[in-house]
Amino acid sequence: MKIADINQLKISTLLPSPKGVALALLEACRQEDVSINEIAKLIQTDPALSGRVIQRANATKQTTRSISSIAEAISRVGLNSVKQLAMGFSLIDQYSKGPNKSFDYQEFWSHSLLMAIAMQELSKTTRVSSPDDLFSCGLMMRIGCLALASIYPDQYSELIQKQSPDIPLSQLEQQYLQTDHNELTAAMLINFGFPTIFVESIYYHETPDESGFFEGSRPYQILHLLYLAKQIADFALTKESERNQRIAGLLLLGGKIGLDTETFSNFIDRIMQEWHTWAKILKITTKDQLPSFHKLLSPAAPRPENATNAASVRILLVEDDPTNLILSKEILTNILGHTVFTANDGQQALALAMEVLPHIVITDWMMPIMNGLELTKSLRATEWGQNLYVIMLTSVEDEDEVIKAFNAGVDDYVTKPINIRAFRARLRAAWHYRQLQESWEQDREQLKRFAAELAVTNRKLEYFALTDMLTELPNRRSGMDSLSETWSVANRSGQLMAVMLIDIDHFKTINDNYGHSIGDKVLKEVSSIIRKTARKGDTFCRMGGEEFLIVCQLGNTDLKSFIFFAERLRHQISQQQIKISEIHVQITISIGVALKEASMKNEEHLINAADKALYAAKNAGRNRVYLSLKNRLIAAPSESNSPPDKAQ
Ligand SMILES: Nc1nc2c(ncn2[C@@H]2O[C@H](COP(=O)(O)OP(=O)(O)OP(=O)(O)O)[C@@H](O)[C@H]2O)c(=O)[nH]1
Repeated sequence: MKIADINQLKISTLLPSPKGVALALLEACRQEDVSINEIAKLIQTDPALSGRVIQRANATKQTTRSISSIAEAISRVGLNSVKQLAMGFSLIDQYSKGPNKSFDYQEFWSHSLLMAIAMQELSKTTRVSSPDDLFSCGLMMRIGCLALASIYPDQYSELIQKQSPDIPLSQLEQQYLQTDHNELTAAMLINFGFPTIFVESIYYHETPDESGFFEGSRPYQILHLLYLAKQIADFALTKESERNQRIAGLLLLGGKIGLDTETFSNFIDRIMQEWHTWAKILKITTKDQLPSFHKLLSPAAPRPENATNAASVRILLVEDDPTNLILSKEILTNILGHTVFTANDGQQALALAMEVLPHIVITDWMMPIMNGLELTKSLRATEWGQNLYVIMLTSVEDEDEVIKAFNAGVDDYVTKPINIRAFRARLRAAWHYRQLQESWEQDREQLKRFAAELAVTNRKLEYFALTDMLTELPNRRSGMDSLSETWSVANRSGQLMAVMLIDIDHFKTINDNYGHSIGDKVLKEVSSIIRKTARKGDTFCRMGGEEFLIVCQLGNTDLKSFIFFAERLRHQISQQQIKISEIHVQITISIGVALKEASMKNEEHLINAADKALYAAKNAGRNRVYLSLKNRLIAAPSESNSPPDKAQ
């Protein structure tokens, strides 16, 4: 991560920096012994800022009682979050307008606010950090752009115009300004006291693949949420004509975090609603309400290039008067170029219609045997007749009669004698209706195919999102989900649960001695042993590196057998030679076991206890099992006396 030299830039005094209360706040928070009351007092001196912070604190907490004071907001949301929020809101106030005439300050904040709200909503689905912290990250993640617009008013607008999908803004900034908005954002956020984990993730939000963050790690997760939040904000603010092209990409990103199409659509609609609410509070302009995401997924408008040619339009002409029949047929075939079938009465027409399946039926009203109205009703009674376009030929333009015709299912009427211009116009409408129908049917087919493909992709993505690619074991995220589930079940049922953390001893030595690819194969082998040895009902995962977790819901008397299981696993691995080509590698593992205890508030405490036990096993010489029980660390009884530290 490359951070801009903020001290040098400060000389220009043009860098956006909090003024007034927010500046005092920033300085107060830098003192180690600052009290909540002092911070509260500072914020209270600015009533508008106080109002927003309180509103914000009330927005994300599910509580029946509203917060009404800053002190309460701080104790509920946390000092850090309140400080970050106050900073963000105060910057919006100060920089809703600025010196750069061609920089759209309102659009900048509108986009930032969208990212903030997207992050807040994402925090609810992923729980990677608190909604307030992620809200602030979203709000401030492009503050470097605002800085560059303030420092270089003329040049920066040109760069914004010049950017394209092939030449990103940051590349132009580096080329012409020798820094870029990500470097500046990072520098400013560090100066504002943002935690490093957020700053690092924000720095790579446009190029997540360059971060090198370990898959599944917290910075990795935050970074991918930031990336998605930006895509959502770009989508909402992009031109309407370009919006459809972004939908598939967004759905795939949603799939990556486990949101199916329906959930994701609701999620986007919620963000848009919140965006409008918050924009009003902060006096930021937004675009008109976006159509709901569900609506955007529905069939697209028909495409003119799908137009059917005139000859392919099959018309059934029904007329009992031979002169009129010849005349109308002449107009339809020779002048308008359609393919025409004729019948002399309704009954004949019905039989012919079933045979030729016309697109349009033009029928006289008064006819012997079956009149035009009866024919229309009969056609509408069939499934294929629903989509027909029916034009009634009538000699009188009586309003009651016309209504009767429409009630029978007629789409339009033409009065006799036929006026060619009017007839042509009516047929054009009928033809257009036909085209609409065709493209709608095509779009529906396409959409069905797309939905099927998406379902497969989502399933694949879900697999990738929850699986460790090297060992094909469930990954940390999946393991943490299983752990939470088992924890909740244990809470409800009162049953015992336990976990074991398994760590390969001196794994670094294996990499150093045999190379990384042999190290990888050892990890795969150990994973396969864990998979085979795990008992029915146990869940397991690779936590990362050379560490694995097994979670177990115990019966009431089962702790002993869980410890024996750990001991058996340790013993088995220590006895087994792992053969990779010509190389024989012998390894040992250390295991920390912990039992869920009444004093533990959540699953994190359980993992911490297992971690302490694992640490004790390592300290005691490795290749052994330790148990954490009521804050004591106890060596588990060993079935073998194999010497420690085999891999050394
Ligand atoms: N081959 C390979 N190595 C990995 C992978 N992930 C982490 N490592 C390596 O695992 C090693 C872990 O080393 P340490 O944390 O020092 O632990 P250790 O050598 O096992 O020593 P103790 O745990 O104290 O017994 C590091 O060298 C990492 O580079 C991986 O996916 N493949």
